[in-house]
Amino acid sequence: MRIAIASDHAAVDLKATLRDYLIELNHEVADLGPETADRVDYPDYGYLLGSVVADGTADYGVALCGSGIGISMAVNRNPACRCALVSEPLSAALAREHNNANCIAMGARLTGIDMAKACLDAFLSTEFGGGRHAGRVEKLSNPPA
Ligand SMILES: O=C(CO)[C@H](O)[C@H](O)[C@H](O)COP(=O)(O)O
Repeated sequence: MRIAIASDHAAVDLKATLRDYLIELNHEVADLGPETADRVDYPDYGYLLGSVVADGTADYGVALCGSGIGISMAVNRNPACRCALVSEPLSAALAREHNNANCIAMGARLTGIDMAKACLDAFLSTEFGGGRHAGRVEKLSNPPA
């Protein structure tokens, strides 16, 4: 799969670890930055990640910041993105099965490397369930005015 990954300064190390892990798993990975731990603003990287998922350049996005909260909010500002903030694998799987999430967010200051990898594994190995979930996900693309 084509997977884009982005973070802020708080998650640059976790980003590098997960990027290398995804490459090991033979995914095509685009690292959108940042490259260093110099302080940056998570909205800039969340918006960038959202744009490459929305335009189809990436199948999935991985969004990381200190808590995962700020960058997940930024990604979800893009109406084409359904970004799930998770900290354990069951939520990661449910985000795919029930919500057809196309982005996963995690917090580097809260979630360890092994748990983050387990969340990624669950996310990437779970298909959208469709059925009763399809209409609900469709409604997410059509909020009331
Ligand atoms: O958005 C966040 C909080 O919801 C992230 O944890 C950020 O990484 C965090 O705010 C960055 O904080 P810092 O004190 O500037 O490193």
